[in-house]
Amino acid sequence: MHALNLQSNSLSLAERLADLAVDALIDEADLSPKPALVDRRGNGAHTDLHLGLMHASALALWPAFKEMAEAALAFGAVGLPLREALGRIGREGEQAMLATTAGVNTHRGAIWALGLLVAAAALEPQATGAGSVALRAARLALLEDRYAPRPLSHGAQVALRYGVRGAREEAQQGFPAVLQWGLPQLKRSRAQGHGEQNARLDALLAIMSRLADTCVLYRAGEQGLQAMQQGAQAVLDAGGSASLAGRRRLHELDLQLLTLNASPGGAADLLAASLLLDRIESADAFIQGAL
Ligand SMILES: CC(C)(COP(=O)(O)OP(=O)(O)OC[C@H]1O[C@@H](n2cnc3c(N)ncnc32)[C@H](O[C@H]2O[C@H](COP(=O)(O)OP(=O)(O)OP(=O)(O)O)[C@@H](O)[C@H]2O)[C@@H]1O)[C@@H](O)C(=O)NCCC(=O)NCCS
Ligand SMILES: Nc1ncnc2[nH]cnc12
Repeated sequence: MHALNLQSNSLSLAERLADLAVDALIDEADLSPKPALVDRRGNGAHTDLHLGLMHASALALWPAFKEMAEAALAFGAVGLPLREALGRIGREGEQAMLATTAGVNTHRGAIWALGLLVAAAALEPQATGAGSVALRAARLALLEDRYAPRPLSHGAQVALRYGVRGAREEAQQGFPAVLQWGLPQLKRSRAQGHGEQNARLDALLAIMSRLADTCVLYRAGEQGLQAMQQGAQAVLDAGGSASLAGRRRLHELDLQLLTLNASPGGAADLLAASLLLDRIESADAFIQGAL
């Protein structure tokens, strides 16, 4: 059983969870070289994003993550009142993001995924194993928020056009991309001694190799999605980010996705979700405040 230690330092549990969520977003943004995504090298396939903006956006979301955790502590159980409170706080978080980025969507998918996970962790601080947190998050995601506007978002458009499941369904199913691909690959690559940065890159690639990323589909259609999935698998098959052959494939994938304008923003969000769950799970590190 994993447990969050409430007495670990002067921060409240909600504040600590918000710190962890922001750290996960910043670590995802900093990780390099990520194919066609914003990283330390540059803007990837994006003309309106850069690393400083990703950092500013992540920091601007801290109050929303804290409030989501506080709402979970206040309501104390999965149910419609908590779900609708999270929806309201999530929408306010989106406004804070857009105010910070002058209208650019940096982290919409991340607010959704990490917000649900932060709330789910706060609900039961004694049960913080990744599977247990993801299951509670899924139960929250399955509840219908009566106040949520349903715009024809990019995700909704491609879900209709290609019949794929997007960010909403990923959460409702308990984050399979994180639980089945991202986290296991992160742990496998660490265990093989590949080093933390390569392990995170491998986790991202494992997610990319399977995900129906609506961001890629919207920008580059099925050809883009196939290039992302097959290219990511090819890097892993060649030995992953820590091998020379894998590194060469990674470089090829970067070029190919840039040519297709195919940015795997959904996979990036789910890497951040994997990093968050990994940290929540490591109770020892939590206790020492050494995250
Ligand atoms: C339920 C929502 C997630 C809304 O979902 P929906 O699919 O309707 O909306 P989208 O606006 O398309 O946002 C979904 C974002 O999720 C990421 N994503 C994509 N595929 C997946 C997937 N298979 N699984 C998980 N996550 C996925 C992705 O986010 C990243 O991409 C963003 C950039 O996207 P986009 O704006 O399309 O970007 P560009 O192509 O660059 O646009 P242009 O420059 O061309 O204009 C980036 O932000 C990444 O984060 C998808 O974009 C949920 O958002 C919702 O209902 N919110 C309401 C509030 C609420 O209830 N909150 C609850 C709080 S817990
Ligand atoms: N690093 C990144 N680059 C572009 N879009 C993203 N969405 C989430 N993380 C991203």
